[in-house]
Amino acid sequence: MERPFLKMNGLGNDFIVVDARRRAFAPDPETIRRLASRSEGIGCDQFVVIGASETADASIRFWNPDGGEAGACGNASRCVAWRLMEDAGTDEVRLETAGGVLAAWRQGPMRVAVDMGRPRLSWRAVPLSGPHDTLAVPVPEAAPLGPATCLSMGNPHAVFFVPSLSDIDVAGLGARIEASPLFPERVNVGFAEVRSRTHLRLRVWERAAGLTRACGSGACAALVAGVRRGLAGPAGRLELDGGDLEIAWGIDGRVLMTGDVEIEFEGRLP
Ligand SMILES: N[C@@H](CCC[C@H](N)C(=O)O)C(=O)O
Repeated sequence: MERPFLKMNGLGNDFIVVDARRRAFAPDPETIRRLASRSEGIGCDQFVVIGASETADASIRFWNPDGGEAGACGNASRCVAWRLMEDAGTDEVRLETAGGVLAAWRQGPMRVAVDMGRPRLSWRAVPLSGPHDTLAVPVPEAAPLGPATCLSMGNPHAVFFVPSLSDIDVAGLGARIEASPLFPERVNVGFAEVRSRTHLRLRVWERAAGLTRACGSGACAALVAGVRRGLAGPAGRLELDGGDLEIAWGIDGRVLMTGDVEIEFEGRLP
């Protein structure tokens, strides 16, 4: 039986979304690689499956285009939340993810906020290959950039603060840093230019997906890193290639992300 899917994106970070709440679907890595391929398949940054949940309104799982599973995906969480709220006619929804249950709510007709939970700041949580103060981690593959601030948003991030993004070879450096032995599970790499304490310009090389137009968990990681480094206030605008996300790191330690979502088209998996 053919499987319907929805193609969605958050600021151009795009997803194939399959609703498997009523009919289970466990795609194998080869199927994901084929469908996610932009030359041979439908093409996407992440493949997303919505499932039934006993603890929340639905569960979600995310896979990268190489077929590997990711623990978090901020933009896909917002897209799925929008779809579920439309279906149920509600303004809020709870999503079970590998990292815990996330609440999401409507902020406009095509605008959704999600509570991404608390960042984890220990070197074991990122994870790094050995003990480091995650505030300033020397990364041999990027020595001229100075140390990275590393953290987990349910997935691993390394954030570099740079004077000017136009001087940065995001793809070249990103690919080398992603593969550094310092990161045993590889890493998502953010390059952030501080425009003001409430405005960061950010480009992200995503683990197993490459350069994307936006990365929601990367935007959360960049704001958290900026606050920890004394470069940013606790709330701000993260300007990505595909548009803006509003990120706030609350006094309860939780990170909220707000931004637009878009539907591209519907189809059936080949
Ligand atoms: N697009 C994402 C992050 C997707 C997962 C990432 N590539 C990883 O492997 O951790 C987002 O919006 O957060």
